[in-house]
Amino acid sequence: MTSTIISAIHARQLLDSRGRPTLEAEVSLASGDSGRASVPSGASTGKAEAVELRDGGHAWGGLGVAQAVDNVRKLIAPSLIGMDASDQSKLDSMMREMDGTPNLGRLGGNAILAVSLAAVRASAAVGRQPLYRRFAELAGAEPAMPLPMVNILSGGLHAGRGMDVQDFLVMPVGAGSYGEALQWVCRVRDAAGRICAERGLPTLLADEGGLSPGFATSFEALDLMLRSFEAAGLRAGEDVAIAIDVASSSLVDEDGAYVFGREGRSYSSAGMIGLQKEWISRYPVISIEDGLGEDDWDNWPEMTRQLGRIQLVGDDLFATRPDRIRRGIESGAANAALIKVNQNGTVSGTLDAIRTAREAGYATVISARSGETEDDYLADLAVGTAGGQIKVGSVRTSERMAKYNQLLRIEEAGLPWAGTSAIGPFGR
Ligand SMILES: O=C(O)[C@@H](CO)OP(=O)(O)O
Ligand SMILES: [Mg+2]
Repeated sequence: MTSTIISAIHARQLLDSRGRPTLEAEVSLASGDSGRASVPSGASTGKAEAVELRDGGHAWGGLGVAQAVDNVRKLIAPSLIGMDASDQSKLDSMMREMDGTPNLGRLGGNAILAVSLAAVRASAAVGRQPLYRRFAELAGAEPAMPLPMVNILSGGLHAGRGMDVQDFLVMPVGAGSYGEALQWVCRVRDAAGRICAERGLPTLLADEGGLSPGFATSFEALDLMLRSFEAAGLRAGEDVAIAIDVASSSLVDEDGAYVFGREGRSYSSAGMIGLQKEWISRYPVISIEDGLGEDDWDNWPEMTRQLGRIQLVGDDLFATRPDRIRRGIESGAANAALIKVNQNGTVSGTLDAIRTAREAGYATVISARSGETEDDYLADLAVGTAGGQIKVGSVRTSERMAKYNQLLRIEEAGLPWAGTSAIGPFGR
């Protein structure tokens, strides 16, 4: 029997960084090797994402994943046992077919993804390959170290709506290596914490380990970012620049207005574009994610025309779905795609989304979720797909550090550094 034949699949419920249930799967092979992976979970989720199957009821406040675990054990495992784990696209399409719904709502995107990822690990193990090499093989890419985009200040659904905008992030664009980039980011994060403490602002951690100073306006947050760069001894716009995730789908009311509750005002789509124009003209902002909502297809092309000299990333807009990315490319919406494996539901589908974006010249940002586990596959995925950029959250909590530290280990292999070329021609 071929050594890569699947001999067993196991699943269990364990907990993510918010203390909520999530799913882990283990795929064992005839060779005796196995692979294990657990899946993350979002808070500011898009409507077009793969379905995260939750149990409802009383246990775990309705958030249990016992049904998804059962689906792996009783439905997915019997069908996949005997199949070749090295044929990733066959495994993934088999699970999609078994599910039979467009958003994987029957078996659960969480159940399917856990198995899909565990199969990649198992195949890497049998080939004695580092995981990033296996991802590179699947993606047909040359591995490269990604440029991190790191959360410093949090708002929105990650910080009890303490600020209207969800993330203010640092991009160490002038760094010469991943190691240097990470060091600069840590200095900025330290400086931001010190400045908050000095000003009597809260220094407790938000969901992704960022600070949530609770500013009423985005400009106060941007000022704090600049102060932190300076206090860290780094040059704004040259060494480090600012990225923003507006997560604006979570601000939209029933009439399509963007409600900034802390600021006490609403913006039309044109108003949102105007606000972002002001950010870009006054601060070294080089990337804005979800500057408009996931349903605002009519206004994304206009925003892209006006602001497309910087990176405009579609997260909820694209939901890591090749069909939605294609719609964006055809209509001129955004110039980069956020890539989250659990929005898509399978590894093959995620690679397809990356390929679709790249072929059209869209940049990609490989991203974690606000609910994560200590699993570090995301680091290998970003390197293996030469994803260019990686967004994992802040440098404070171990579920995030697991990824940053895995990248430090991988860096020892001497791979090329994506640096600013990852941001694309529209860059700075
Ligand atoms: O909006 C995002 O990009 C992500 C990660 O920061 O958040 P969530 O996982 O809550 O969707
Ligand atoms: Mg986002």
